[in-house]
Amino acid sequence: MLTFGLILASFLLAHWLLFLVIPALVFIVFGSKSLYTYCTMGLALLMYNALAVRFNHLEIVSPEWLEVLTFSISVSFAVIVLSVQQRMLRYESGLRQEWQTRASHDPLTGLPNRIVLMSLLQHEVERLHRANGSFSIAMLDIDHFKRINDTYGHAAGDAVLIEFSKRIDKMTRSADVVGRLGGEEFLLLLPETDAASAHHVLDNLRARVADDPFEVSGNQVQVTFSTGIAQCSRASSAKSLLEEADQHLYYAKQSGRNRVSVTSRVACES
Ligand SMILES: Nc1nc2c(ncn2[C@@H]2O[C@H](COP(=O)(O)OP(=O)(O)OP(=O)(O)O)[C@@H](O)[C@H]2O)c(=O)[nH]1
Repeated sequence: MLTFGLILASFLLAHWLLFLVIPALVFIVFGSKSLYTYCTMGLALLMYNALAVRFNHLEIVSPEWLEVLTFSISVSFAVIVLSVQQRMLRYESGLRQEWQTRASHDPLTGLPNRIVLMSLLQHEVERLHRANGSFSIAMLDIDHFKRINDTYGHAAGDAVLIEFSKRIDKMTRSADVVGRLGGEEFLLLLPETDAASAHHVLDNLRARVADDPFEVSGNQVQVTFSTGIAQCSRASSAKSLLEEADQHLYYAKQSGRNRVSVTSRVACES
């Protein structure tokens, strides 16, 4: 009996180490994320003790197997609970990520939405105020988009918006950010780019989009867009920059569409 008591005591000591000291270390290293692990291992230890006493009392297994049985049951319990918790954590983080993406991206095109664009724009304007450099924005608007909707239907219009977004995103540099402001209007942020370079980039995009017809409901349709460009200066704010780009977009539309209008008030003919 004394030998059994000593064996049990040494096992308990070993298990205390296993169930409490190791999780405690994990808890200290990883902080509150491991609290659940710590509690689970503590519960497993309680379970282990309860089972050991119960099985010993019932004498359904020999003392040699008592340890193995109680230890296996307790560890299995801990493993199951911890793996369920891991699954729940993964599910929760997946959900959180999905909601973050939904809140920051346009559901139709998958591009950054207005909220993200405004925040990035503000950030770039502040950066330019602190340091030298150049930064331009371009406001893009698909020409006569209503006609596409009216002729081919709203779903075809959606498909054009998606295809248009993909093309612009693919044709721009990785440092540039393209997002959807709403409807058929998009905003392109061009860091380290002055108005002349932005003009060149946008005119190139304009030509490539116009020269490669879109497939709309089995028809080849020419899609064009107009652009207003504004270059950020030390006097600019995000609001004034947007207003200026919008003004130039208006000029581009007024002067015939499928054009780029820049800060210098020069409209580029197609
Ligand atoms: N399919 C589709 N249509 C949209 C969406 N958002 C806005 N629209 C439509 O886009 C059209 C925009 O029309 P307008 O503002 O007159 O502009 P436009 O026809 O492109 O004319 P201009 O900009 O002057 O060249 C409207 O008919 C809107 O209903 C969308 O998410 N999907």
